[in-house]
Amino acid sequence: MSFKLDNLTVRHLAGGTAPVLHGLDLNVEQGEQLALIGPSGAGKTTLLSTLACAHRPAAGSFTVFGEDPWALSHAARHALRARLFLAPQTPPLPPRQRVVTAVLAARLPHWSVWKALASLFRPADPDAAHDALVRFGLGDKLYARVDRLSGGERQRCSLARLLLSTADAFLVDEPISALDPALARLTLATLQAEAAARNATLVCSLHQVEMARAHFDRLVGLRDGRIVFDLPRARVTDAMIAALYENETVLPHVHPPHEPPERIAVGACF
Ligand SMILES: Nc1ncnc2c1ncn2[C@@H]1O[C@H](COP(=O)(O)OP(=O)(O)OP(=O)(O)O)[C@@H](O)[C@H]1O
Repeated sequence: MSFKLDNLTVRHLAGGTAPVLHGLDLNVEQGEQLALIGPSGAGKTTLLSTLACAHRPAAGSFTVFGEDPWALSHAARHALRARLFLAPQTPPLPPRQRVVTAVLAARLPHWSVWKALASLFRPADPDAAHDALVRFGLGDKLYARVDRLSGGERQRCSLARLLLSTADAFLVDEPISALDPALARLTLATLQAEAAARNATLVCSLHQVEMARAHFDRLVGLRDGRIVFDLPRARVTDAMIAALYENETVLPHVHPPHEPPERIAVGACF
């Protein structure tokens, strides 16, 4: 079992704030692949970072690979986190770094300090970085600077790190949000093939519901911090999807009569 959540509640700030995730029950077996879907603000990112042991739950029980990460020593929790790869939607890549260095950073936990330092000047295994980039359609970017990549290229550069990691679970937040349809399919196919090849668990949040339905056997629908359904895709109906996203369309903003539109426009810039 990769993840087991029983009646889990998560808040963003300790103390008085309202829970972001309420009483979640979720079991994810090792090697399972599932898509997390739901409207903006539903709690998908919070759930992924909770699974990655980046958020300490406020209540309920939570185990990762059979262990409660928050009952472990700091060192043991650190070791457990090394088995989890969290790919955030906006990857925090050092801007002036070369792509090759950014991708090889996935190997840092396994290198001595000297090897890591030397790799900054002469990349230790550029072929491995290149192979990983090729699988995400970025083979020509090996020596590009990270801050000269497009948003979608940065996202895939971060995912290429995943291929060089030794993680047993991939927690991936909206990996295709900045990609065209062909690259989106390639990216999901690469993630899923890698997870299957090493029997890693894949939990992937997606805004593209049709992609989630096409690519994942299990769909978890989240809304207002609660699991609305957790079903094999064949049992997820259009009506369930419509209910999940109901009332989520953006309403046109109506200016209050006493406030001139110009003032609102200026404020909106900041
Ligand atoms: N750092 C934070 N501090 C306080 N509240 C937060 C923080 N991050 C997110 N939230 C709140 O938690 C709720 C869930 O946010 P989360 O980012 O997990 O949702 P999401 O489903 O991933 O949304 P999206 O699809 O827009 O990325 C939202 O109400 C959000 O405002």
